[in-house]
Amino acid sequence: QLHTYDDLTKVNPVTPTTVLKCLQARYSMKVFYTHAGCTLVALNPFQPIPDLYSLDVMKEYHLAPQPQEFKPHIFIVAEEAYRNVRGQLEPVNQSLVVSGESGAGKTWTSRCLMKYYATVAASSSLMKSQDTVERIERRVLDSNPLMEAFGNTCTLRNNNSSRFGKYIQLQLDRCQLLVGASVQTYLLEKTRVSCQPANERNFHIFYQMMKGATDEQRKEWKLQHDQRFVWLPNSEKHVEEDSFHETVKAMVHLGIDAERQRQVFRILSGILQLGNVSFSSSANESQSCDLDEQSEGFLHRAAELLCVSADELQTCLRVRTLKAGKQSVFKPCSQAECGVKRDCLAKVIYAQLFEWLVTFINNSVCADKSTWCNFIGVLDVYGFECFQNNNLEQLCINYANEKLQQHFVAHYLRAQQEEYVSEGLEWSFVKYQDNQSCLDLIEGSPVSVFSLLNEESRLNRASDATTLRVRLEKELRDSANISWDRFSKVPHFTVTHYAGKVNYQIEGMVEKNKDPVPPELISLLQKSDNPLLHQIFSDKETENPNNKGLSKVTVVSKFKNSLESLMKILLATTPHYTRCIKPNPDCKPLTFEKEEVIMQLEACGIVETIHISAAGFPIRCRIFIITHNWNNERRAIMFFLCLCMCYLFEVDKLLSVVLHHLSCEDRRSLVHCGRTKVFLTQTMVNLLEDQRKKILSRSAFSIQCCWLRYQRRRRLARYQSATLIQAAVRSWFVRKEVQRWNRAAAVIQNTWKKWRKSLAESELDDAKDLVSEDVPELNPVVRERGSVQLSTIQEPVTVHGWPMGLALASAPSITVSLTATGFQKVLSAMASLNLPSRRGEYKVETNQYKQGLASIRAQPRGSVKLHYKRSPLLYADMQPDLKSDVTGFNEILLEKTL
Ligand SMILES: Nc1ncnc2c1ncn2[C@@H]1O[C@H](COP(=O)(O)OP(=O)(O)OP(=O)(O)O)[C@@H](O)[C@H]1O
Repeated sequence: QLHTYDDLTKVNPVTPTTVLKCLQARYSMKVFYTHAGCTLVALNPFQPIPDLYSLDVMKEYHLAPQPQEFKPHIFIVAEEAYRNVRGQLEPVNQSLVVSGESGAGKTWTSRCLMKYYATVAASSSLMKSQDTVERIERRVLDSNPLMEAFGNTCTLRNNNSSRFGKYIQLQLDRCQLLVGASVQTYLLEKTRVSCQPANERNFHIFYQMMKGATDEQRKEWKLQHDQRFVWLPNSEKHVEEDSFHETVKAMVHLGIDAERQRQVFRILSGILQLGNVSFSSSANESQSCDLDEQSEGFLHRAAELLCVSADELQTCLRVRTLKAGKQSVFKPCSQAECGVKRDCLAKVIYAQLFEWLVTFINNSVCADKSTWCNFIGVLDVYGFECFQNNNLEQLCINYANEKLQQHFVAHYLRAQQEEYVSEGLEWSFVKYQDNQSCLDLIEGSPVSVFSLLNEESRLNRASDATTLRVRLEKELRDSANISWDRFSKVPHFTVTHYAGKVNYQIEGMVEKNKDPVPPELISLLQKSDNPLLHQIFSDKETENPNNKGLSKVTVVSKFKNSLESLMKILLATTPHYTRCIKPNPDCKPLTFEKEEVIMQLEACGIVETIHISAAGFPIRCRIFIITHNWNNERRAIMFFLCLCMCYLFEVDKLLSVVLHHLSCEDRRSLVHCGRTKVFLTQTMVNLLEDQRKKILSRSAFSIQCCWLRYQRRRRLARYQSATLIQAAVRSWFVRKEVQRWNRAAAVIQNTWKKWRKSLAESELDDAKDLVSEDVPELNPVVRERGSVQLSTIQEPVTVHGWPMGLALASAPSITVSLTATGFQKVLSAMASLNLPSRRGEYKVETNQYKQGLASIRAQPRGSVKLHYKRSPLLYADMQPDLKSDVTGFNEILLEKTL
């Protein structure tokens, strides 16, 4: 049965093994998504799954009154975020954090999310000109293939591996329609341009050009058919992403004109030619190295394509310019130095070209600030990395993951625990692995790995691995997160990350951190006649070689700064987490390798996440208060809870289960009463869920039974109890799918009919509006039409909120056009419930009707304020959010938070 658990918090006990088993069982049943408390786990099927992401499925999730009740899917996350924006709940802006190791499916997931919003948040053709609308959505989507062509590559782990991190903000206007986007990228792995790991490739774009260009283009870019390029290894390998046509199409859509494209491809071709330039060793140090025999042609072609002087290019690569006071001194480079300068030139050109491309995309898709008001951000970052050899890149990547993990834990726990405190719950705080000490080690002040690395980088001498290692050992010895293998000959340090230990080699780290670009290279590029090259280097400082050209800010400082801005954004948004898991290392379809998965589960701390989720209260029913003295009415509340449960799980037997729990001191911890909410622990929910399953088959539902028992216990007015039942229904409704409504409605009606007999005539009048008999008729209408015009519903149906709630809940979109009398009835029904003597004193002002927004104020001598302000789609939460501050009553409110 393990595969039926669509939330890992239901697995008992929660251990890596049980979680693994559950995921495996689901994977074998081709179920790829599973909730893990507040996180979604996505297993990569490594093969297209028909109809998993189709337009129909998107619509289904988008239109569902309760998408959470559907099978776990990435669209649930997408929809939840979207509804949060619609509901304008603070923080309104959303962030979808997608993480996982290379090949786990982050880019795929991000693409799915973007497609989802481009579909569901597309402006309707009626509202705006079709043309503009289509263009913006398409442009946003087209930014993907373009960025992937330049920033993705084929690695051993993934044929389409992103070598940069990105945060895409999808901008939504007042009506939650997609009007633009902006992209922020992080740490492109530019070393790949000049140095590709064994059996891996360069960035896709180079292969696309080689394979997809026309003869004419090849001629212009000086790419001969039979030409082999050193920087294009494994070009015989075919990958799906080698589609030049797609890239050019995306360029056109994004507004890169033919001339600009020409400039871009000439630059890229120039880089390739540069890669074939090599140097011979010089006879003595005072002489510069010569070009290898075959290199002349390549150098000339490179110069021609980059539109710089071939002589100057050669000099720049072979001679170093040093500044001695005001004088410039020229020093010949060694063979190795020449190679380093060539690589450096290629890297800086490519990195700047990528930056230009991102800026261009932003200019093309970013909406004017005045047109958008909220955003949904999609963060696709590199997952935790641990290779045989780990360098500065891995340190940065793992540091980013530490930051995200900290944010995840802090956000999730803080949000939960703060709520428990404010509700006055006795709550023993959940302990979690705090990775602050690791972050202090990496980025802390005054002394940390980064600070020492920066200090070393600023010294004007060649980097020395041993010196750095000694400094690290001496100055960071007190940190528990760093260690050294004293027997290792290679200078390194080991960091204990939350996801495991990683050895970082120190050799080359300082140099990578400096990332120096000799100023003469920048000057050369500034003189280029290629307008694009000239433009992207025109604002770079080079005048003073002591400025060190582009390298003033070290790599780690730059990365730390950009990460800090990202964290600020994340902190100011409502986050949603998706953990992508790669089920096998070879990207084989539908193959689940336990060892591979368990490592990832541990690395992303999923078991801990489940523990946190399970220890908290997954269900909080905010209930409305019906008495003046809430504290003394706890038992009433408890009973209300029982009623909720009855409705929730459709069986009266549950009532006794719940009561049993409540009466038993040691089990009381399963249900907690807060100030305004009732909290159920996961255990409680599981238990009820079990019970429900067990007795569902013989569910002789009998609300009367509850009613009678209740009457015996409490002598509350009947209509108050009826309200309780309604609230219970609402609560149930929050939890359960609309389809089951009919059944509950029927039960209520039967109950009502029976009660009616026993009610006095006057009471009947008062209570009549409380239970609508029209509901079953209404329901098919709602379901059939998909939306409902409230004004078309007969008055009694709109009375007192809950049938109206039904309509809203069932309808994916709705036009709220209540008549004043409709609200008058709502109000008077409420008044009749709680303040019978004041009935009729209420005046209703219906001053504002908009789609999804109605604000109605009732002011009986200034004492009542009733807001109905809720976007219908947010009604997924089933919150009619009827607030009242009626004198003498704390609050009348029904809300469900999951
Ligand atoms: N939901 C899915 N359905 C079908 N195939 C998928 C799915 N998710 C991922 N894949 C396949 O797995 C491959 C790797 O996914 P993706 O490129 O998204 O990984 P990634 O986590 O972004 O990796 P990297 O960090 O290297 O960029 C995709 O090219 C695709 O073929």
